Amino acid sequence: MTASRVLVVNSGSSSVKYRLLEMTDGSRLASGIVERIGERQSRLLHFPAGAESSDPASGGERRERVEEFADHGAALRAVAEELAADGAGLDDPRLAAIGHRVVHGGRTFTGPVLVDDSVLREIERLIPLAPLHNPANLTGIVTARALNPELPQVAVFDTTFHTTMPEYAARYAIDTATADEHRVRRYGFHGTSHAYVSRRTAELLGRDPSEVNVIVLHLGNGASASAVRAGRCVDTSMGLTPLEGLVMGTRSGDVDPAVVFHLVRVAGMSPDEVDELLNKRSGLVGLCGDNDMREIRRRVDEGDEAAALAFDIYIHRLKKYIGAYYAVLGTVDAVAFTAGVGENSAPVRSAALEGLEGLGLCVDDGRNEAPATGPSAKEPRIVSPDGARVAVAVVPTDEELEIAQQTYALVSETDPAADPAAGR
Ligand SMILES: Nc1ncnc2c1ncn2[C@@H]1O[C@H](COP(=O)(O)OP(=O)(O)O)[C@@H](O)[C@H]1O
Ligand SMILES: CC(=O)OP(=O)(O)O
Ligand SMILES: [Mg+2]
Repeated sequence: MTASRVLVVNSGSSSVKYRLLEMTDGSRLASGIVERIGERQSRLLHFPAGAESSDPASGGERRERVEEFADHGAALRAVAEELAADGAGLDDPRLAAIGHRVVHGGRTFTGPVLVDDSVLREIERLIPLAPLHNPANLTGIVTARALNPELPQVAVFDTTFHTTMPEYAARYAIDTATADEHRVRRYGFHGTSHAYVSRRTAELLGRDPSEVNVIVLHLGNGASASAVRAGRCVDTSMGLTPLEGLVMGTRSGDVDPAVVFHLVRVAGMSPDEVDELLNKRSGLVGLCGDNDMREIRRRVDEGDEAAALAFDIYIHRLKKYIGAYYAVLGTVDAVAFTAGVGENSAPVRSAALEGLEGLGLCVDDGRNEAPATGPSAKEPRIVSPDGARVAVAVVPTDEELEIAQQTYALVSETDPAADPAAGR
């Protein structure tokens, strides 16, 4: 039997998202999420084939478990049990591999890799650069390996797509010896999303990725922008860690680094407290108490001043990055909005491009505001007017599909039993 299925595991700091895919047609066989890992009441939500994971109302067949999952290992073992209950456990011969999202791959990993002991050691060595993410990613891989030692495990890194950045974009202007000794440079994240969305945008324009320049705006809870020239990343807004750049749900994005010294020296905060402030109590939530863009827009519409200022700061930062990457690229074929906010918030898209007509950038209000519902909501679409100099696009991201495709391509190369044509 040909093994043509891939399980994708995306371990976040306190959650695990997963999806089982059939690579011959890219279909979803199961998916789910384990949330609040490490808390008393963790929750596992499992959606077998047919139950639509993105729509809670259609959860007829979904299964829920509320119990304590002490760590990512316990969570993944519970996921394996749910999959086994569907007749598709980790020992299923139809399973070709597990693809794991790993947030930080440093400069070591310029593509997906088959996990062995040396890969695990390297992911561990990179923990100081991604203390919230890499430990969870590592536990996920180690647990999956223990559950089925024969099954290939593939690591797909958030940083890979950005390894093509030129040195002048990747380096900070600080003492070279210090930077080199401590690996201080800009790595960039959300790479699988930027890769997927820039490619899909080229397809939407009916052109080859090598022919187009795209600014990708990944606006989820974490948010980042990237400048993609001819299919290769030339700049991105996240840096050493996922803190730099845009205003995010709970992260500040760019601040003067002296803010940190000030808070340590004058406010008496410890480095860990400042870290927590900038990563978890800043961004939209720090400015107005909410990090969900739907709630913020509702408050803006009711005349709430704190929400209006938070929205304006978010948009101002976004606009600055659009301008910067326009200048970096010189010629721009498309601006692509993606992730939770980018795909769903028409006010964010129109405000971010307001006043940029001189750069050939604007939205068509009717197209921008047309609600995307049903299966077509996941289809990329153009929201700029016909004949616009730069296309503005809404391109739903699919990090899980991208990870699955990279995983399957890699194991197909190494395992002649798998069909290399499938899933592409
Ligand atoms: N209909 C919507 N309108 C505006 N914003 C939305 C909508 N749906 C989701 N969002 C925003 O998307 C965010 C989540 O984005 P997502 O890409 O799923 O984030 P992540 O993967 O980083 O958790 C929410 O916090 C919310 O701000
Ligand atoms: C790297 C990163 O910021 O990821 P997320 O948006 O999933 O938090
Ligand atoms: Mg995300």
